[in-house]
Amino acid sequence: MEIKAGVLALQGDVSEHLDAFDRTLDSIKDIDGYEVFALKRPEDVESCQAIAIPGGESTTISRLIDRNNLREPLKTFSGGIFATCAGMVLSASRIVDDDDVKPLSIMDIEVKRNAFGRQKDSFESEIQIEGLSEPFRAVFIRAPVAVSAGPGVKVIGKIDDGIVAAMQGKNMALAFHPELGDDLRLHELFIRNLAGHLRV
Ligand SMILES: NC(=O)CC[C@H](N)C(=O)O
Repeated sequence: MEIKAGVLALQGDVSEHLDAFDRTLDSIKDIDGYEVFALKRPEDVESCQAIAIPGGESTTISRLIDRNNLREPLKTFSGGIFATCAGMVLSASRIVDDDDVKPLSIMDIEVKRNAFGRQKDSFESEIQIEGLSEPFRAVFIRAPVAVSAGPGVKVIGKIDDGIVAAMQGKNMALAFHPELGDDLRLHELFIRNLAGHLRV
């Protein structure tokens, strides 16, 4: 199987995502070939199997999605979306504390944008993730949480009552930044889950 992965390259930590996908796909031996590229054009969306929506500023990314005519292609994308932090905000079906960001309704989750408040702007936490045998050291930067999830969503990680990691079909949404650092187990989980869907 060949995987083409695009990183939505409008704003945010695009290069870190390109690098993390590159390293992940390189390390999975049962993938025959792969390509990772910076995605900006609507016509490139359906050429991918996977698309990362990076962390950054969700208000800005939301605006740039419209300016680049990417809203419809992303909403109807048939592959898997890997959404982190601002990407998780954009992947939601509803944002509870902000009207400026127009979410894409890729995941059946309701998201609170800046859920941890000013005094906890950035922090790291060891999180137990369903599907990983050891805890994941997660970096949170002005992070969102999902406050509710529909029945089709598998919640795989929480902090207190807040959902910080979830999967739905081929998609994965994470409130933190797995692309920073060397631990690529969540990227691998995303790709293996996607490959499972693509094989059937
Ligand atoms: N690190 C991030 O991606 C922060 C996301 C930011 N709180 C937003 O909603 O845009």
